[in-house]
Amino acid sequence: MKIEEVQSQTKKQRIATHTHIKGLGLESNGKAVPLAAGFVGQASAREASGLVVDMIRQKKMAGKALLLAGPPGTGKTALALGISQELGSKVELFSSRTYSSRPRSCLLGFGIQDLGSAHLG
Ligand SMILES: Nc1ncnc2c1ncn2[C@@H]1O[C@H](COP(=O)(O)OP(=O)(O)OP(=O)(O)O)[C@@H](O)[C@H]1O
Repeated sequence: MKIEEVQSQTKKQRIATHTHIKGLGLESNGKAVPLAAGFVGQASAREASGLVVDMIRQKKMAGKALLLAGPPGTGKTALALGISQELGSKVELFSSRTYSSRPRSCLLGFGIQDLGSAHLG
């Protein structure tokens, strides 16, 4: 009998629920378009996330962390994914459910790779 490693589907399943998220849906002045890039509403959170994207691009987030907190299903993962998509393809996204035993919905972290010394989460 051949024994093969079973690949986890968790990450794929987590990302699959966010395929409609294509970015943060912000105008060039940083204001959130009400319905854009898959996002509806959450203007303040999206605009704040846009500031984070700007800070990361300016390498002002190195050594700092971003904590997204809120009840389940309120868009924390979607925002992190939107941020990662605004930054490009060299961003690794992971959630606390992957790395900690804390109850879900408490923490969400994401790491930045290949952006110099910038590292979040
Ligand atoms: N403002 C929004 N516009 C469009 N889709 C959204 C928005 N907020 C959340 N969603 C979608 O709703 C679903 C639940 O959101 P998400 O998983 O990001 O919440 P969460 O806060 O990370 O939840 P949990 O704490 O359970 O992990 C996802 O499919 C997400 O893409």
